[in-house]
Amino acid sequence: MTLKIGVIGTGAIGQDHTRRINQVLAGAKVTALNDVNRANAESCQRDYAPDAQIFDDAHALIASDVDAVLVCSWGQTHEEYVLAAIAAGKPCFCEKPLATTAEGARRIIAAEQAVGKRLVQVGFMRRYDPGYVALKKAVKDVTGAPLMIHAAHRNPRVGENYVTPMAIHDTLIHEIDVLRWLLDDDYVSAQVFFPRKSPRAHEKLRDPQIVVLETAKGVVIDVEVFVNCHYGYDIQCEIVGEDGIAKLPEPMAIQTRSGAVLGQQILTDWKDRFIDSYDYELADFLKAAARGTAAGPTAWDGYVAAVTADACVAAQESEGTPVKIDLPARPALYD
Ligand SMILES: NC(=O)c1ccc[n+]([C@@H]2O[C@H](COP(=O)([O-])OP(=O)(O)OC[C@H]3O[C@@H](n4cnc5c(N)ncnc54)[C@H](O)[C@@H]3O)[C@@H](O)[C@H]2O)c1
Ligand SMILES: O[C@H]1[C@H](O)[C@@H](O)[C@H](O)[C@@H](O)[C@H]1O
Repeated sequence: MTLKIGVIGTGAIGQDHTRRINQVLAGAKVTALNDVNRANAESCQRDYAPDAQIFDDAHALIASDVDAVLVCSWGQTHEEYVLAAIAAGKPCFCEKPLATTAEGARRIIAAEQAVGKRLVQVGFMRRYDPGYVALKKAVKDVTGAPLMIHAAHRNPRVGENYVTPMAIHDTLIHEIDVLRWLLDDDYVSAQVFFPRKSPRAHEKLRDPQIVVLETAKGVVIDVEVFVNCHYGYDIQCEIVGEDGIAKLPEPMAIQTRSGAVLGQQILTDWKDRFIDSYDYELADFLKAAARGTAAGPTAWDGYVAAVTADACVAAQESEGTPVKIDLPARPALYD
């Protein structure tokens, strides 16, 4: 059976996921598209899903004959659509963030628990990246118990609509999830420090920033978030353990020797950096959706990320003072 998929939000990632489902992966087809900007849905239809129907209303798309839904619209709209997909009993892949507030994410886990089975997968694709998977294995086999993590999340540039809290909700959110998964640990506090501002950052953005997270097991993590670094898209992660160190590999690139310079190209676009992981996460989603459920990162993971992100945003405002992170017990559905 070919699974019928509806995609809400057909901008950069919505189009890329549509291409992935229709041209790369097996077992599913995008049959329905929605975007508040109809022109985006039309271009997605033209380029990747010529047989798909365009819906002007996302709720009508969810209620249609689609078997599963992908939510790829802007972050603040995710909660509404994920709740509607759960109410319709349809498996739902939601791009990060699950919700832009912890309260919103809590409503989603409450709705999913009321149904009594998993229906939501959150788009934390780094868990599927072969580099991070190898790093997790190294924590078990090589580094010994982790003591510290040094990480960096650098984007070449961002648009005018990207404001200071987005460095957390939109960007750091990947580290919030993947580092907790790597360590099998949860966060207990967050602090944010602002170095001198880059002249490339616009008026409403303080950039770069350094976020310091402490975990329940006492690991201290520093993440540099620098979204106007100019030179490339650069993701770094180094785990320092009791017995050794493990570092995320660089993406494959040829080395050049020319003009007395040893060179290696750096990627510039996030779409290329985790290209395999996007394929793997969606393949996982489609496999589970065919059974009427969801796999991979859970709504609980999305909730924990949202609670942590809220604390980080509060820490941005409290200028270096640590902000505590308190989590309720994990519901049985997510064990
Ligand atoms: N996992 C990742 O690495 C990754 C990468 C990029 C984006 N994302 C996430 O995906 C989401 C979309 O990001 P993007 O880069 O594709 O943004 P984008 O601006 O390119 O596309 C978003 C699309 O959603 C549409 N939209 C906005 N509100 C809507 C609504 N209420 N109903 C229907 N459509 C609506 C917009 O018109 C736009 O076409 C964001 O949450 C972002 O954080 C995740
Ligand atoms: O939505 C994007 C995407 O999630 C990228 O992976 C991240 O590096 C960017 O900072 C963010 O804006």
